[in-house]
Amino acid sequence: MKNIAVLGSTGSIGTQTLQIAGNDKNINICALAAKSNVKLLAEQVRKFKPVIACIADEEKYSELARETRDLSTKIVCGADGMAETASVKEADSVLNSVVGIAGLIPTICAVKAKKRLLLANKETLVCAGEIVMSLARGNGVDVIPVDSEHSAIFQCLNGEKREKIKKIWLTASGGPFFGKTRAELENKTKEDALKHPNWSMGAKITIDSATLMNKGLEIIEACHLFGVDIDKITPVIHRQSIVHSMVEFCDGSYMAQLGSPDMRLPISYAINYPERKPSFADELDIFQKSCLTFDKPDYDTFKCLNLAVSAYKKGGVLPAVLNGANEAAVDLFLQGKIKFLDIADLVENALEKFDGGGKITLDAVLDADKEARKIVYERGLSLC
Ligand SMILES: NC(=O)C1=CN([C@@H]2O[C@H](COP(=O)(O)OP(=O)(O)OC[C@H]3O[C@@H](n4cnc5c(N)ncnc54)[C@H](OP(=O)(O)O)[C@@H]3O)[C@@H](O)[C@H]2O)C=CC1
Ligand SMILES: CC(=O)[C@@H](O)[C@H](O)COP(=O)(O)O
Ligand SMILES: [Mn+2]
Repeated sequence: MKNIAVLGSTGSIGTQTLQIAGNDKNINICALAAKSNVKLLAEQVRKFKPVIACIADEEKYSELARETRDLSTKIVCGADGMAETASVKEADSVLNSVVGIAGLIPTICAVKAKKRLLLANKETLVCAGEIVMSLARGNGVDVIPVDSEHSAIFQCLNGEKREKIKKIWLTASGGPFFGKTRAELENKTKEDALKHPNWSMGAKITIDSATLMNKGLEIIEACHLFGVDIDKITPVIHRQSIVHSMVEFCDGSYMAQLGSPDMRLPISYAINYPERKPSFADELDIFQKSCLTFDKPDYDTFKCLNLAVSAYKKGGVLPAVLNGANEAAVDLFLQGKIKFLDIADLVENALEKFDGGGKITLDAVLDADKEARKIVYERGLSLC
């Protein structure tokens, strides 16, 4: 039996995880957590009967408690509740699919409690990759990626030696605005940006795909997960999202993992690793995919890519600043308060206010995140 805690259970990854769990008698969902979607969380509690469920928004606690009062699930809330849920003794694994830096402390709690970490929340590694990975090593915890590209790389590296990697080719769909000029992006709306060509995902990551910040975050995520130098990671636009990433080795071999663009595949792989089981993902019909294309990204138009690489190279709290500024800018864009191109400009402006280098502590990361958001909200609101 696999005993899994799902954090972010009401989101895109969380609901797909529960779909897999609902079809597998050998998976026991022992904990659930969400931010404020009481209706769906209550339904999930009723169906999966976890020992604990957390609603992060404290104001929603009594509503969730009322909705589930006939059940034996312990209902908790707030930051302490998230910590308790992430470290619940019944869980062997924690699947973290919270969006944003809100996933960081729950990740740390899960690792300290020695849970196997099934990680979708890439922002955890972007902001505090060194802290989290060294804590995982110290606690003997495996970190299994859920992000599709990183799951692909993880599968390609199975049994291989890190020092034999020549290059990691990180595939990117290019998002809804592939091939567009800056002038054409000027008036793109949130509705335009939310139309991802291949994947159905939460709003924040979908906007990140449109700006290519998602690929910037994923480059940093890959550095931490695989201990590879950033100069060995090259993003490549692959419009079909069938090749989920490739590893090129020193002998000239390329290993790639292919599949339909369906997150149930990497989620199932992470849950069942090192086994493989049917994932209920859409089947890939290779005869329907006669053409797989690979293009260079347009770094001038989509400047978030270089902002992310430069923040990582300068180090210290800069990746946390990049992430916090981006979360705030995406929030403003989704509220209709700034334009699409303002997202990258606001992130760039916030990064200019901080120095890189220095020792990374959790407090420094959290402070930098807070400060970066403040800068972006102040400047962003002055634009509207
Ligand atoms: N969706 C995808 O296909 C992929 C996603 N990822 C990564 O996975 C993560 C989740 O993405 P996705 O599922 O799309 O996001 P969604 O927005 O669909 O879901 C986010 C989940 O996190 C919960 N949440 C948000 N804020 C908090 C908080 N402060 N405390 C506790 N829970 C919180 C939400 O609860 P509520 O519903 O109550 O707001 C919801 O359950 C992101 O880091 C993303 O980058 C990676 C690869 C693919
Ligand atoms: C499904 C997944 O892993 C996402 O991170 C996806 O890759 C986003 O698409 P882009 O390649 O457009 O960023
Ligand atoms: Mn991805």
